[in-house]
Amino acid sequence: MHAPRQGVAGADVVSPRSSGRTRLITIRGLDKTFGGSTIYKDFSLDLPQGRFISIFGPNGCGKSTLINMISGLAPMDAGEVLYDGQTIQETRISYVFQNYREALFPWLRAIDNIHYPLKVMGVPAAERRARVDNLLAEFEVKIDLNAYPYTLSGGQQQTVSILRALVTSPEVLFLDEPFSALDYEMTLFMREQLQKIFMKTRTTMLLVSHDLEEAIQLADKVLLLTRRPTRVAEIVDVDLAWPRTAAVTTSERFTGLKRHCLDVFWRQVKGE
Ligand SMILES: Nc1ncnc2c1ncn2[C@@H]1O[C@H](COP(=O)(O)OP(=O)(O)OP(=O)(O)O)[C@@H](O)[C@H]1O
Repeated sequence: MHAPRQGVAGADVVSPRSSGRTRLITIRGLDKTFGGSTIYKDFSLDLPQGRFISIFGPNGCGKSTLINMISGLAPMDAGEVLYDGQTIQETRISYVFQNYREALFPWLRAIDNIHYPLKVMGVPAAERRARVDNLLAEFEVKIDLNAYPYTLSGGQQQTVSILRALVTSPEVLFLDEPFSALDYEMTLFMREQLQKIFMKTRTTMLLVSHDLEEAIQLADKVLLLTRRPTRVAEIVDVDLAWPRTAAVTTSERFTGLKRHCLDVFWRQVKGE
């Protein structure tokens, strides 16, 4: 039996795909405690697949912990996460970390970093080359991929990390503040790149962001979390056209969405 549903607003806002079947990530009865402090208690939620979902909430509410648990990086104390009914082990996922400097292998050239996951999966060299070539052609990468990561700029390194994450054609891509260590110009550029990737692949994206504008700009839905013990405060539908250009992010609708999310956020921070 599943744990009682709580904060399952996502369940009624997802729209069925053309197959007639809604693809979902289902999180049920999730518990997590760190050293006596409860982060999640009986947390349940449905998230639609094939959508871009941003996660935003008060500091320390457990945004990273949530994606770490549902991606299988961190253990949960209790609960179940299924991807269209499949376990995480049966699902192809990838993860992009904030600290690209620590995430890329410094002894491997950029191109070998991108090949690496396929190598681990045992994909034969010729097929590996073909898959990487296709990926690079698709995204018109303009980086010297024969360079070692430390010779590349921060944005270039994070682009390599994202390409490495995409090379396995993941069904779900987790991104934990992927651009927060980049300068503003590079951040804007990377948001554009990520949108292009999403529009092309429609991979389910789960992004943790500290930046509300970014969270809204990139998302179909913004998952707003409460203070601890953490629940869903609200799931906000971002009904803006793709791509989210400067015209879109300066529109009245965008400002209205931002104001609404901020209201919910401040109510949580102030404990109202
Ligand atoms: N491995 C761990 N051991 C002990 N406590 C932890 C661990 N990981 C996270 N925590 C604590 O759990 C809480 C939630 O952490 P988490 O990083 O998930 O929050 P967050 O919402 O992503 O935080 P931030 O807004 O600061 O990025 C924090 O109080 C954090 O200190």
